[in-house]
Amino acid sequence: MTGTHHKHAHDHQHDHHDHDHDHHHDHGQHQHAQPQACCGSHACDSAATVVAPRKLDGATEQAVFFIQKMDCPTEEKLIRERLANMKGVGTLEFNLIQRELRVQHQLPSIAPLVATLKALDMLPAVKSDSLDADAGGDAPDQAAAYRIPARRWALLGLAGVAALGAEVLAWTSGDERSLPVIALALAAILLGGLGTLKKGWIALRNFSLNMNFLMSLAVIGAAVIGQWPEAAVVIVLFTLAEMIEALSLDRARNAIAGLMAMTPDMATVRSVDGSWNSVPAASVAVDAMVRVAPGERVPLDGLLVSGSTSINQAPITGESLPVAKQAGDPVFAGTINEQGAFEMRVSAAQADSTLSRIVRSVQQAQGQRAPTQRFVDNFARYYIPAVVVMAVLVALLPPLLAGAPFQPWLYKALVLLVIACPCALVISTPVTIVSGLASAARHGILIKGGVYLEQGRRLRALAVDKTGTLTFGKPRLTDVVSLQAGADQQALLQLAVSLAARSDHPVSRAIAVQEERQEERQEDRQALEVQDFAALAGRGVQGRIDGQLLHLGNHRLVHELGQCSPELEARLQGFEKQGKTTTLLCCDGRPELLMAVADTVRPSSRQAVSELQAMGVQVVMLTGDNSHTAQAIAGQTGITDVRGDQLPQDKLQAIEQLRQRHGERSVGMVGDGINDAPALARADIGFAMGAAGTDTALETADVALMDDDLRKIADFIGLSRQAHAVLVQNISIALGIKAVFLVLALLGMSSLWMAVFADMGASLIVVFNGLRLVRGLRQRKSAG
Ligand SMILES: Nc1ncnc2c1ncn2[C@@H]1O[C@H](COP(=O)(O)OP(=O)(O)OP(=O)(O)O)[C@@H](O)[C@H]1O
Ligand SMILES: [Cu+]
Repeated sequence: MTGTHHKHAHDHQHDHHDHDHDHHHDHGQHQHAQPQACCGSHACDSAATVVAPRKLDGATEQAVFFIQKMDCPTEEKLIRERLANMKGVGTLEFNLIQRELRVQHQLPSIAPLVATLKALDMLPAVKSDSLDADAGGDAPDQAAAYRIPARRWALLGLAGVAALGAEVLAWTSGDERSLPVIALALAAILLGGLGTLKKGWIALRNFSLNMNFLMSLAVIGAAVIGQWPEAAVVIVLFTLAEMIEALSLDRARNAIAGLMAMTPDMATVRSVDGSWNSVPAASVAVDAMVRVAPGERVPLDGLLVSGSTSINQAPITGESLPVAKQAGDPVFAGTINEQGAFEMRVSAAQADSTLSRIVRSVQQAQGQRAPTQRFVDNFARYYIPAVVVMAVLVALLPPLLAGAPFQPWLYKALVLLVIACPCALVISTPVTIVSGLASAARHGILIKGGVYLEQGRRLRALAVDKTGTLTFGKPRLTDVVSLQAGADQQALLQLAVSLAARSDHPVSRAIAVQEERQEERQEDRQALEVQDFAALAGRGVQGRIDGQLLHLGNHRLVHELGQCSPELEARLQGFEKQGKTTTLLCCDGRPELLMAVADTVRPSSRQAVSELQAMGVQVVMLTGDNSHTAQAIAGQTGITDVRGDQLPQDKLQAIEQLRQRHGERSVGMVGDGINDAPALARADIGFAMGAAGTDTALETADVALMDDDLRKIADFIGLSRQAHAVLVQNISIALGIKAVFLVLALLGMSSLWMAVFADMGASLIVVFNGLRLVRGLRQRKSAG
């Protein structure tokens, strides 16, 4: 079957049902059923290389450490090298920005892990240990732990003064090796650089070429050849650079933590005796009753029970337009209650609230390495040794082969060592990715990994389904027509309603619900008992009432039952051309009743489609609804590529076709519903909408939009493009500066401190460039 665009030919040849599909589930349960199996699809090519060394068979324990000193890839490398070789240690997950290390292991206790980390001078604090439920007590208050103690700043200040003094003294006296100069320089090195020297020594002992080692070598080398003031300035600048870098990483971390800071600490809870008490939100149990006053933030997720209000849900959806809430509506922790007071029933503990899950998800996402990060890490692996070898050659060859003077070339070699330091390069990528992820999360776009942030820009085609995505997904019954003369329309409608009431499909709901409202005929409106009920995927439902077999469904169903006719088709088309979905009730081998339901197109859909098209993304509508209706709705949204009558496997094929046409990694899909699940899984990026209310969407989609605004996909692609641009800029800046100084060094035109300065400058530039992404998205003015 190639013709996915199902055009209804009059020979009534529906080729779809040749396929043997066994959908026994009620097709109407609109669930997000994307397969969980992670590595089946595109999602995981990243994770495998990240984590690492070895997969352990059988059950593993998990320990999480907070390692205050681990804020640079250098430390990560050191730890990885040591732990990966330990027996019984499995995957290691590093999160530099949170300074967290997660270890899967099969050790009897975590003592050896702690000992190894301590030997590396890493001072681990145990955050959690699956072997010991009580562990975690010694984890420090993190905010405080990230802060750089004032003492360090003071020491660095003193070191700076001493270094400057040495420089000035050497300059004025013209003697770089006088005792006072050496004394001052030594003081500067000890005050400012002891940490670096210590780390360098540890690296040396572990045979790890890292930048602490390189810097230590450069400083010691400079001292050895008598360049004392220079050695002092270099180490002070380097330490300063590290501290500033740590500060800027804080900014990235705060972008995530800031998301969480929006939930109030206290909640007003009703106690057993009926009085209201203020208690810590973290201690409130599910099902507790909580009261929220006007102007307050909602403390927990829950269902509104009494009162009504309007709530600014921007913290979740990024959309600051107030949303009206009544009894039965969900409310979310962290959102702002603008008007009325209300009472709510708590539906999730604080740690499980939607906002908490968003934050957790962002934190997890940034722990996974994006493609660029992997490229950079690989690059760094070869870059450092290469430059070090070059430095050795530069130090040795000219003096040995050409009899050049020893000292200038040794000096050049030291400059090369400084240049070998890849920190700017390595740090720039995670900062950029985290900033992008955090910015997206703030605007109600939850990206499940740096991979997607990087790949969004490649999307060339976006498949969307109709119901609930382009439309509100709440169709209403508009027309009821008896097809046989003299039939009792009300009796037939009652049969239809009884069948429809058994299904969750939006079309069935429209038929069932509409009828409930006609209260004047309430007496005989009771739903009749249905036996042998079955849902027919992509078609409708069937069941027995009073022993009579009834079918309720679309044209395809009537057709397959062999009960269609040209006159009927003409009537159906009349409604379909208006964008209405037609449903027929068939009894005794005849269609008896025609019902048309109409759904409303979301106002934002049209703008979303045109924004996407302007970005060069082809928008394709894939719907299970019939082609005429699909065409009519597409017309209202500006979509030109429409495919109706799509069964699940047709949607899947359509995605495959698009991937063939546009290439790998180029096809996204938005959808919900079981009929979308296979296609969603096949798409390179699967989007879910309206994720705030549903658990599964949050978990299974690659990118979850917290509300129903399709324009967020255009925002996402825009952000991805921006992130890519920043990544490329950063890598170019970092490598460019290195290249320039490499040449300058060889020409003898760069001094040590210039090289360090350049390195520091490069780090700062790339970090701040990356942080720009925190403001990558602008707020939408209105839902449109
Ligand atoms: N339970 C049902 N009750 C009534 N009609 C149904 C039912 N299930 C399917 N149909 C009919 O089959 C058509 C296709 O259904 P399907 O669930 O595949 O697509 P959909 O979810 O309605 O559309 P979309 O793909 O745009 O989300 C519907 O438009 C409807 O006419
Ligand atoms: Cu037909």
